[in-house]
Amino acid sequence: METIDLKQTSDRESLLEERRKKLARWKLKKAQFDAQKEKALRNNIVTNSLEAKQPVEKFAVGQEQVKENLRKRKNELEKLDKRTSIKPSKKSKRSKRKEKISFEFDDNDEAEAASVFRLNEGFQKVPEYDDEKDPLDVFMTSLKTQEISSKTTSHNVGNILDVDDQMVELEGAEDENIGDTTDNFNISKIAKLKAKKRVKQINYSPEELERFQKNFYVESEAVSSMTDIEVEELRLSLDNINIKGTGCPKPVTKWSQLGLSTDIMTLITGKLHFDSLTPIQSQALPAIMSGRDVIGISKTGSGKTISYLLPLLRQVKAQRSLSKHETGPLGLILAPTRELALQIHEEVTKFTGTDASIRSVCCTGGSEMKKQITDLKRGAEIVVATPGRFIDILTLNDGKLLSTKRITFVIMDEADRLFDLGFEPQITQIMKTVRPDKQCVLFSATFPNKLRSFAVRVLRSPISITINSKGLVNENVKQKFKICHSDDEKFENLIQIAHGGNKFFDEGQTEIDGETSDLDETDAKAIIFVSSQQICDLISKKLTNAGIVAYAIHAGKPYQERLMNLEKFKREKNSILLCTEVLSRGLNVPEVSLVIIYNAVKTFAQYVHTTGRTARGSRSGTAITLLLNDELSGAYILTKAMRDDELKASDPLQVKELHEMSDKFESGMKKGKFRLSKGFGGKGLENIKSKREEVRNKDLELKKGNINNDELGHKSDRTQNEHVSEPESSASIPKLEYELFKEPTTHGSVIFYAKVHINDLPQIVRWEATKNTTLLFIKHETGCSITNKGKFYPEGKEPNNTADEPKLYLLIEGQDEKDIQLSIELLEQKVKEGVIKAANLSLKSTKY
Ligand SMILES: Nc1ncnc2c1ncn2[C@@H]1O[C@H](COP(=O)(O)OP(=O)(O)OP(=O)(O)O)[C@@H](O)[C@H]1O
Repeated sequence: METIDLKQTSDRESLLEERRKKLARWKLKKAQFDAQKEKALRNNIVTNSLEAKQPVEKFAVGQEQVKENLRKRKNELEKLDKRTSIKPSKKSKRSKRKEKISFEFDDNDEAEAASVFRLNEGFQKVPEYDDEKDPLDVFMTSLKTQEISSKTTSHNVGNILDVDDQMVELEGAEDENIGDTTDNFNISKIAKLKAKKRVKQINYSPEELERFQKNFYVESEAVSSMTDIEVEELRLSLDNINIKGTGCPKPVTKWSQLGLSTDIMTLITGKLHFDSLTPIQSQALPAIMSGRDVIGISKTGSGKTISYLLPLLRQVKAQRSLSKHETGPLGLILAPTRELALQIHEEVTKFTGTDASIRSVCCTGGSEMKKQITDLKRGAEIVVATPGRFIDILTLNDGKLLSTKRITFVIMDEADRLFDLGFEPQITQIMKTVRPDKQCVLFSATFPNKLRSFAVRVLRSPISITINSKGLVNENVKQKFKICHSDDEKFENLIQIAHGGNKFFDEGQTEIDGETSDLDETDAKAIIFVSSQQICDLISKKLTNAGIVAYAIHAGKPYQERLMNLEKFKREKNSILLCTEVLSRGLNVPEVSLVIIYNAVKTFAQYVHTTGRTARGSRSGTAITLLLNDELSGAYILTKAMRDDELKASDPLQVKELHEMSDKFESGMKKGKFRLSKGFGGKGLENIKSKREEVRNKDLELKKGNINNDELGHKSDRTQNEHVSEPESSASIPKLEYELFKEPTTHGSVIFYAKVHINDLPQIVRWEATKNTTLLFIKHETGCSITNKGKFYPEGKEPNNTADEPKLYLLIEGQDEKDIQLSIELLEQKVKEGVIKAANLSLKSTKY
């Protein structure tokens, strides 16, 4: 006889009771979830309705969709309810189908789908039942987890839904097509295709590829005539444009230099009143217009859209028109959010205007697909899309609606966001189906590693253009300025700073402009930069008279004196060095915590170089510019280089005046009245590069030795070799051969001159030696005149007789033998710098 185990019965009862409670709890949760879902769904469906429909109609459609979806879900829930009360031994057909759908999303849309899924969680995702676990528990846990995750990631969900709410659009699309018997789309087929979400691969054989033109850029004469140094300087002035990759065209400064159509020109300058190009436009437009793949890194709102839009329109216009059987597109712009996609689409239509040959369609999630399909069927030269929706459309009707076959231009706007939001798989898929020789452009505000590796895979020998407006000066240098209205006022300020400096140096601090800044407690040195030898001598005297000791060095002083002064400056604590900018190049005295720029710099390169004498390694420092109110270019450079917080911390009246001066210079530049000095380039520009390196890798800085003879403009073979880095050593730089002459003049004085033989030097050395910038620099530094003489004879050729022009040489003339010697020294130095720079450039060009 079977005995009843009372304990077992009561256990079962309590278990059942527990289950009943759980079921009640779950039902409550489900009801809440259902209500939330219904609300979300209503919002989405209402927003997703066709813009073209009247509001009442929209609402009616939305309501119908809500009801239909709710009916479906109710059925599903009833089934689920049943399943929760009996332990299912195997999955039902329905659950299988739903699981398939969820898998499909995971397969194709990864992060995006994962987040989108949350909207429908509880309905779509049927948990796996484990024999050991209570299915209700499993489901509750999954619901809880989903709820938690949807709470914790609500921000993301919001973003993603905003981005490309695929779940809604999937349902919407299916519903939209119900009853559309005339349409080819059959719901089950669409669902199947969407389930697979595989874009049809196209095999492009090189022979079959239709040729298309990418390069539309013809450099204008004004742009061609810019020297490398001018280009470098221009890039610095255009918010510090940094280029990587080879063969980047020079930046342009005028719309007229781009060969745009009259219509576009009228729109840009006449209607939109875009008087000048933004920095990214200046550099990206010629680069993209010449057919190159480009990575453009620039902050938001910097005018990136036009940078790719104008070249895109140009390319599309030159293409064979879409045939009757082709829907396009020719150009594809991918954007992460529907708002951005719409904005871009508006911009496209602004530029295409009434031109019927370029039609643009915007395809994003969250808007009715039917309208997009109808528009696409008519043919679209340009499609602006979010990646998810674009894949949806590509997979429709067996890929017959839209094909990637004729796409020759792909743009990814806000690429960092596209990747942040998990669109990489979709983009990769899209890119795989586009012809391999397409032009591809990627714009972004940042360039994370993920994007970098994608770019490496997809782009073909790209040019990267980075606009780094405030990264010109080492971030550890605090920049200040003082506008003075006379030379006397300026000198007074210098005295104040120097006195204050000396006083505060003793206390480990210095006071500038009434503000106290930290300085090295043990030693805090200062450098005063002046623009010429004469000013250096004059200020030196005036400082001595004012009781301030400043060790002066400039190229005109005898070598021994320079060396001695520099040694004293290094040895003595809280000392001051007074020097010309040129002589301080390469100067590495870590204790320098204050730089005073007494004569406003003329170039960005000079500014970066002079400010770079402080804040060595990981130290910080201050750079103060004393600016006369007519030194407009100096003001322009300062406004570009100073960071916002530095300007904010300055006297508002002074800032106002600085901006006025800068604006005056800028408008003068536009009118051709002013231009930034060509600068002396060479080392200064190399220094910018090393500065950038310095920020990236300060360790390198530590490896550098302290000042040596080379810094004094005196070169011995030993010191030169010590400075030779890898690329430098690969550049062979022969010594310059020269003859020195001394001749009496008719006035009884003596003239010195030298002939420097350059004809037989390697071409690069000859170029460097005869460059205008080199000659101007030497003239400026030494007061000697220097001119190109003779003519070039190729190897093996010589002048036949004395009547023939002599071989190419440089004639240096001066009042003093010392000046001539110095000129030759500086010439050698410039040649060396130029050759090293060229070697570095060619080395870099093979690196990208
Ligand atoms: N050269 C120009 N001069 C004046 N305004 C311009 C110029 N180029 C573009 N703009 C305007 O500046 C604004 C920002 O441009 P745009 O949207 O192209 O920037 P963006 O870098 O793409 O920004 P985001 O990344 O936020 O989309 C727009 O209103 C645009 O019309």
